[in-house]
Amino acid sequence: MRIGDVLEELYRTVEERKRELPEGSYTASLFKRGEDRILQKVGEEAVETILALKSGRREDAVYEVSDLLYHLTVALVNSGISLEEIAEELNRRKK
Ligand SMILES: N=c1c2ncn([C@@H]3O[C@H](COP(=O)(O)OP(=O)(O)OP(=O)(O)O)[C@@H](O)[C@H]3O)c2ncn1[C@@H]1O[C@H](COP(=O)(O)O)[C@@H](O)[C@H]1O
Repeated sequence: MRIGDVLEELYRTVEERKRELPEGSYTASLFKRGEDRILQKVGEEAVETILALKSGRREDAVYEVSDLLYHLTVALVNSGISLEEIAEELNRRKK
């Protein structure tokens, strides 16, 4: 499974949750709480990722990086920034 495909599917699911705000959806609950909460979660997950990477525990690091990528995806959808824009910026930096 390619990471690009996984992130694209996740992005689409998050967009759908934002549109439909279904009951029982964690993603919908983040959109209901608003931008400050979403960005707070990105910060918390970034710190947890750093600690997990420093711990040397590979499984913990993979878990926390996944949490961070998920919350970053929610933040991108919230700001209306597409994955294509990120891909273009990264491509521009190629040397
Ligand atoms: N990838 C994820 C994902 N990663 C992490 N999380 C949630 O992120 C939360 C982070 O948890 P924390 O440990 O920080 O603490 P918490 O107390 O549970 O959460 P907070 O109250 O602090 O916000 C957990 O509830 C996880 O379930 C995710 N929730 C959803 N997804 C994806 O989003 C899709 C839609 O999910 P729902 O919105 O729940 O339908 C799912 O199919 C998944 O693909």
